[in-house]
Amino acid sequence: MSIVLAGHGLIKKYGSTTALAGVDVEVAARDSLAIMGPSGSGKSTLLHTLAGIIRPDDGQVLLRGERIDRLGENKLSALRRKRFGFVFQFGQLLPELPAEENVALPLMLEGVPRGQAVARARRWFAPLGLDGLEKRRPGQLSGGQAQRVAIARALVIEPDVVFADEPTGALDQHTSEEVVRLLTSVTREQGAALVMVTHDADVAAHCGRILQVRDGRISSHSQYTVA
Ligand SMILES: Nc1ncnc2c1ncn2[C@@H]1O[C@H](COP(=O)(O)OP(=O)(O)OP(=O)(O)O)[C@@H](O)[C@H]1O
Repeated sequence: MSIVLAGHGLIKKYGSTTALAGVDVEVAARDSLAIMGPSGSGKSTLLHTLAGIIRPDDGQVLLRGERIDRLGENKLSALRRKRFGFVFQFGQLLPELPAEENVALPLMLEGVPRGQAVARARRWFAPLGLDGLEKRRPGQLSGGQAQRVAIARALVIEPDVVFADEPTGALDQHTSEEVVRLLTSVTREQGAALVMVTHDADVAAHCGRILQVRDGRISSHSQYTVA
């Protein structure tokens, strides 16, 4: 099992609040990890620290064995654009762009010419059940369709890791189920690891493993067999 992403001894404090109190976590390629826990327990801080958005006060974050938490800001943001995909609670699609251009954006930011980027973006529509919606603007999509476009946008660069922060938080139960099923399966097929924060146990159950975080520490770590 090759570890893609690891956090060792992660500590993060905000004044007198300890958001992470020494967390160790490892994720392998094609592995999916759900981070659960009460409000304020440190879930988002952990996800953002692993994703190189927040720098830990102590500990290390390693991507394929290379330390990333001490990279300069330019290198770190380039690494995030090239190696990580992100899915947020509210898709955060650009409302004025058609779905296919929203998906193509991360490629264009990397300098891929627009025509090529859109052609590559379109390949993700069928696997995500979005055939025929390429030209729709986000306002013309349902919540579940918009999240599937956001998943395509996260995967288009063929990242090492997809980070998802409450990706189904704004969806009803049926749509959540559909979106998380696609998120976990398409991410695995692409060969990436998935790290997801969720409050929803049904959503977490689609992941290979579940971490419970409490007061900035891992309180339990379970292994699930994905159905
Ligand atoms: N930028 C910040 N400044 C000060 N305190 C912060 C900051 N970010 C987080 N915290 C604190 O750190 C702790 C962990 O916050 P975090 O957002 O990681 O929790 P969470 O488990 O994701 O919560 P929720 O489920 O409510 O989103 C909380 O006590 C929070 O108030």
